[in-house]
Amino acid sequence: MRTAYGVETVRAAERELMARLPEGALMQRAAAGLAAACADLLGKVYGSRVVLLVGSGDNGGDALYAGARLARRGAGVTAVLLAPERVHAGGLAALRRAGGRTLEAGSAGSAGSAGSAGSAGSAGSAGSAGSAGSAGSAGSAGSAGPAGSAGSAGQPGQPGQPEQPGQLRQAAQSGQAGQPGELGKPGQPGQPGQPGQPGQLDQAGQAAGQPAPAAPTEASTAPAEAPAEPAAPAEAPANPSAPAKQSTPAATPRHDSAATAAGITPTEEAILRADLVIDGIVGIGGKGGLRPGAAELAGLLAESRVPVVAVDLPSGVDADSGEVPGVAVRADLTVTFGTHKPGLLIDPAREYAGSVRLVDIGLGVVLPDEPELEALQHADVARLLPMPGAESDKYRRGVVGIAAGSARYPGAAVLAVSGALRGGAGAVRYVGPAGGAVISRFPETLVSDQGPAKAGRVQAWVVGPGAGDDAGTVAEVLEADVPVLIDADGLRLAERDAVRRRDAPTLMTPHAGEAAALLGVSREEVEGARLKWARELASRYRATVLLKGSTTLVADPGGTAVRVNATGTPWLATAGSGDVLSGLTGSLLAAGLSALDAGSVGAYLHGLAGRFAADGAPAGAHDVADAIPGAWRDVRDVRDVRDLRDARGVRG
Ligand SMILES: NC(=O)C1=CN([C@@H]2O[C@H](COP(=O)(O)OP(=O)(O)OC[C@H]3O[C@@H](n4cnc5c(N)ncnc54)[C@H](O)[C@@H]3O)[C@@H](O)[C@H]2O)[C@@H](O)CC1
Ligand SMILES: Nc1ncnc2c1ncn2[C@@H]1O[C@H](COP(=O)(O)OP(=O)(O)O)[C@@H](O)[C@H]1O
Ligand SMILES: [K+]
Repeated sequence: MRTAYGVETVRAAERELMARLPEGALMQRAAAGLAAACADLLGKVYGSRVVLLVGSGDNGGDALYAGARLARRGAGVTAVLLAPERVHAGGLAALRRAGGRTLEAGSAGSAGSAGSAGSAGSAGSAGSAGSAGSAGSAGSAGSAGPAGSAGSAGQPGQPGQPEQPGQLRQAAQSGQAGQPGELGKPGQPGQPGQPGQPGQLDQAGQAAGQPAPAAPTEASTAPAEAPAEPAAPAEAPANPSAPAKQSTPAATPRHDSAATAAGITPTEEAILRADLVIDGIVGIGGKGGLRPGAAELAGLLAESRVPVVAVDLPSGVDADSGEVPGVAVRADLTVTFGTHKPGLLIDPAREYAGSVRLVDIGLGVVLPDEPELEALQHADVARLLPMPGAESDKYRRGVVGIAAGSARYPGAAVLAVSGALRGGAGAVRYVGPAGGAVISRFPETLVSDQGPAKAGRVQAWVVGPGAGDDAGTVAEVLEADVPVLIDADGLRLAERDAVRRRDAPTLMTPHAGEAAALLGVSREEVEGARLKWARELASRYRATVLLKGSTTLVADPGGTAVRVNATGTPWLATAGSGDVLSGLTGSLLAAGLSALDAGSVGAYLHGLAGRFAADGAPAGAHDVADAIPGAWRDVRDVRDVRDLRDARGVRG
């Protein structure tokens, strides 16, 4: 089981753990894991160019200590400080000791000033561009994209601001072309790490897109600082013509003249030339959307397409809910500490996180048993799958009733039955007007021409797919004293009080649009805050809710841990695939799983089946149903291996 804990829980656990450890130990563990992940991504640390975006909290501290480790291994590390006066002092000192440079990004509050993003230590003054030697061209400060975009927030219509996203990158490249000798690392001319060489970006991007490797062992065992390696000849000596107000003498970007000649600021140039950017702007301390200074850096990153590793969380996403309240950093890889945070597993934030790598900082021993969010994995699902035993017969395995379809939508009935036949129940009973279509496709179905109450005993009902306006059938099913799954039209037709007063479990399976209609909010609101609305719907209807979509969540009404499904694929966004899911999940209910387990196991198998069916090409809902047995076998294979290992006494 993969688990995620919210910010308050994480903070309490961290406090408890920190009290048992030497000061700073947790941050060193975090930084060691972060540096190791970055090194993996870079492939070759020595000679690489790394930029740290450093906010005012401990998230920035992690970035600085990790940067120090990378600098010791020979990377040229530049820290862009968003709030120099509040930067993590220990981290900054460590970076400087390791030979790292700093630039000031200007305070967040001064984002509107022309030079803030590229102030290069000149306190964000409008004159910074000029002070960096840009021939006094005020326009040049604004002509660089993100600096301009920061400026554009405060100074709309400022002349010289770029309209073309590619302009900034082009400018950096032209600067590079002008002074090729300066740009390559000493001793590494033409190294494929130079910006603008697609190979490098692709390579790093691919690495980030691969499944995250296991957490590095050094995450918990690394010494406070990595053993000093000979510091790289990170960058050329300070540019003598650079402004005196650099935060450190060594911090003077040696590309100033090239950069400013190209009309971009040192911060922009550093980012555009980086092999990797580490986002330490804000972590679990983030509140609301990114503030302007930070937002403009996020915009710059998006434009630069440089690989980004987020520290703990992509800055700007909500750790607890997965909401993205404004601009946020889009990362290729997120290195998170101690535990996943709910936002890393729920869209829209999940999409901003890229691959997620969990670094063990020893938090597990102090985290409570019950997480806020949990995701089943193969072994968990394998344990929950209903398997027939020697004494099983079709009735003992459970009979699922499908009350679905209409003259207008007979296909929904067929698809729901196709899912139900693959869900583990011993028999599928069908009631509704599409019996002919169902029986011709699935002759094993027990078709009844009576209503649900007279159709014969079932252990669970599915009601609603393609049901049209048949409110009577929905009401009849809700009277049954067995678990009921309500989907599609059934959700609209079900009386809320009739659902609330049921004693047997109820599982509702809306997509965002259906949930929005039930909640009286917009679809966008539901998609922007899935966790909140899934919980809210569960509470209002006193039912378990499976909210479908790019992230599928299953929430019980009691406020216990919500399940998030990790197997889905956008290929499932095809007409009728929800009908397959409801049949499959209803069958699991009939086989005896709780509503929470049936919903999360159903979503898991359905997602896996969707992947198998599509395999990179469009698939129809019936293909998804056909792929369900393959998904079962895939899940079971893991259990078979475990059983074998258990039988042999193999541990781990
Ligand atoms: N507490 C611990 O034991 C550990 C914490 N660690 C790191 O510490 C982080 C939390 O550190 P902090 O509590 O200092 O908080 P953060 O560093 O996440 O953020 C706090 C700072 O960000 C600013 N900020 C808040 N919202 C912002 C926004 N929307 N836009 C721009 N700036 C914003 C605040 O003014 C504050 O200065 C974790 O995410 C993790 O990276 C790790 O070092 C592991 C150990
Ligand atoms: N972008 C997406 N990524 C992953 N899964 C998706 C996405 N969009 C839809 N799905 C899944 O596809 C299925 C569609 O169900 P539903 O919306 O009820 O469609 P229908 O009513 O046509 O059957 C659900 O299981 C849902 O979770
Ligand atoms: K971050």
